[in-house]
Amino acid sequence: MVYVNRKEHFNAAHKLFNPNWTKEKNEEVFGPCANENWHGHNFELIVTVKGTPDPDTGFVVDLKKLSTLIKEDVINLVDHKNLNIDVPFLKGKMVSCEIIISEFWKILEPKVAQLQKGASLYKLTLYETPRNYVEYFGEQGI
Ligand SMILES: Nc1nc2c(c(=O)[nH]1)N=C([C@H](O)[C@H](O)COP(=O)(O)OP(=O)(O)OP(=O)(O)O)CN2
Repeated sequence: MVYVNRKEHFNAAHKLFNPNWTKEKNEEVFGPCANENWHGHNFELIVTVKGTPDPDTGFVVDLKKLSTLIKEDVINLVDHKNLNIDVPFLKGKMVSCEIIISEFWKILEPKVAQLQKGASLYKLTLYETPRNYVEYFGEQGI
C-alpha cells in the first residue's frame, strides 16, 4: 500500500458558541474563540488516499484529479465563508475542527472511492492554526 497526500487550503470565519449556554459560559469555555463578532483562520486540509499503484500509470490516484475533487466538493463551499452561517452541511453544528473534519469525510469518502479502482480515503488532517490540528480516519462515533 502507498499513501498519497494532497494539501489544500481555505480561509474562513467562525465562532465557537453553544446556543444553549449563556454568553458568560461560552466565554468561560471557549475564550476568545467565542467572540460574537467572529474570528478567522487560515485552514490547511490534507487528504490521504491509500491504494496500490496502477501498473500502467504508476499512480494510486491522479493527484490533479484528487485536487479538483477536493476543491469542487469541499474547498469551494467553505473558502472565504462564515462556517456558522454560510455552509449548509455545518448548519446548526458546533464548528470545531473535530466536527468540520467529520463532515468533510462524509463528503469526500464516497467520491474518492470513485476516482480509481482500489483507492480509498485513508485519513483527513485539518490544521486550524500552525499549532492546532486534528486527524480523522473515518471511525464512527462522532
Ligand atoms: N478540541 C478543540 N479545541 C479547540 C478548537 C477546536 O476546534 N477543537 N478550536 C479552538 C479555536 O478555534 C482556535 O483553534 C484557537 O486559536 P488560537 O488559540 O489562536 O490558536 P493557537 O493555539 O495556534 O495560538 P497560540 O498563540 O499558540 O495560543 C480552540 N480550541
